[in-house]
Amino acid sequence: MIHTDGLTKWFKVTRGEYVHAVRAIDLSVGEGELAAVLGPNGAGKSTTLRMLTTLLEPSEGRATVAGHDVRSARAAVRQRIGYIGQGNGAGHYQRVRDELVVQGYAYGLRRREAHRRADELLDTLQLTELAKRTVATLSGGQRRRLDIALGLMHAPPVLFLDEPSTGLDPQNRANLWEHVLAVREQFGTTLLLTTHYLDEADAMAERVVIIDHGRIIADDTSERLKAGLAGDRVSVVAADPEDAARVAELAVTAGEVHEASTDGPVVTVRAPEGRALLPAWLRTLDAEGLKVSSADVARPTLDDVFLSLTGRSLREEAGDLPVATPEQVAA
Ligand SMILES: Nc1ncnc2c1ncn2[C@@H]1O[C@H](COP(=O)(O)OP(=O)(O)OP(=O)(O)O)[C@@H](O)[C@H]1O
Repeated sequence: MIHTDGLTKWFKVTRGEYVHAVRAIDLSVGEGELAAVLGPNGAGKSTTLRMLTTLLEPSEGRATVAGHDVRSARAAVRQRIGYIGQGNGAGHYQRVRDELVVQGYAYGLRRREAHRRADELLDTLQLTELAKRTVATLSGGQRRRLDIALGLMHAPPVLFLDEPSTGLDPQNRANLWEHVLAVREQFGTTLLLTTHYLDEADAMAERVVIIDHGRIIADDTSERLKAGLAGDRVSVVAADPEDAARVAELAVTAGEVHEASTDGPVVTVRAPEGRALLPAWLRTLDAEGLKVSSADVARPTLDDVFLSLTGRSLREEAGDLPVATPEQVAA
C-alpha cells in the first residue's frame, strides 16, 4: 500500500545551506498493516508523512501510495488517503455531524452517501451523542476522534496520522488507540502514524519503523527489535555478595547470555529469552548450593533498542539537524 524507494527531502535554509531532513528512505507497508514511525524531535517523521501525503514534493527518490505515484499522480493519491496532521482541521462553530457531511461533499460524495458515512463514523468513533454539539465544545480527545472521522469520510484505504495522541492525557490516549484499532478492524484501513510515545508504539503497532537523523535505523515488529537488539535483562541477587562472581559464571551454563555484569551482590545479564533462562539459572545455582535473595526478569523496551542502535536515549530530546552545504548534501 505504501512503497518508497530512496525517498529524500532537503530544505534550503539560507543561501547555500540545506537541512537534510529525510535521507533515502526505503519503506514498504502492506495492506491493512499498522505501522508506527518513531524517532526523536526533528528526525524527519513529519517530513516523510508530508511527502507521502503529497503535501511536500520529494527532493529525490520515489514513493507510491495505494498504487499511485506521489509526484506524478497527486490527485489519485489524495483520493485514496486520509491525513490527520498535527494541527486541528475541524471548524469551531459547525456542528459535529455537519462538519462530517460537508467534508463528504468536499470529496464528492452524494447527499445520501455523505449522511450514511457520517453516521457510520460517528458510531465507530463513539461520537454519536456529540453529533449536534459544536466542534468548539468538544474536549481534546473528542476533537481528535472527530479529526479521524473527517479523515475517513471518503473511505480511504490508507490513513496517515501525525502524532495523533500528542497532548492527550493517558486515558484519552488509550481511548484514541481503541478507536484507531476499531477503524482498522471495521474498514481494513492501512495505517501509518508517527508517535513520540514509545510505550504506545510498543503496545499497539505491529510494525515499528525507527527514524533517526532522516534515516531508517530499524524496521521490524517491536518484539523482534527488542529480542534481537536488546534482549531481556535478567538479574539475580546473591544472598552472599562473595558468591556474585560464581553466580555470573553459572548464567552461561543455563542458556544463551550476552553481557554479564556484577554490582555488589547483583548479577545482571542480557538474554534473548530471559523467562527461559531464569528458572534454568536458578536450578543451576541451587544444585551448586548457592543461595539467592531475589531474582527478576525485565523485558526490554523500545528505548533500550534505540539506545543500543544510537547510544542515545529516545526519551532525551534530540538537537536540531546540522545544516549542510549542497556538496555535503550531495555526498
Ligand atoms: N520547511 C522547512 N524548512 C527547513 N527545515 C525544515 C522544514 N521542515 C522541516 N525542517 C527540518 O527538517 C528536520 C525534520 O523535521 P520533521 O518535522 O520532519 O521532524 P519530526 O521527526 O517530525 O519532528 P517532531 O517529532 O518534532 O515533529 C528538522 O531538522 C526540521 O527543522
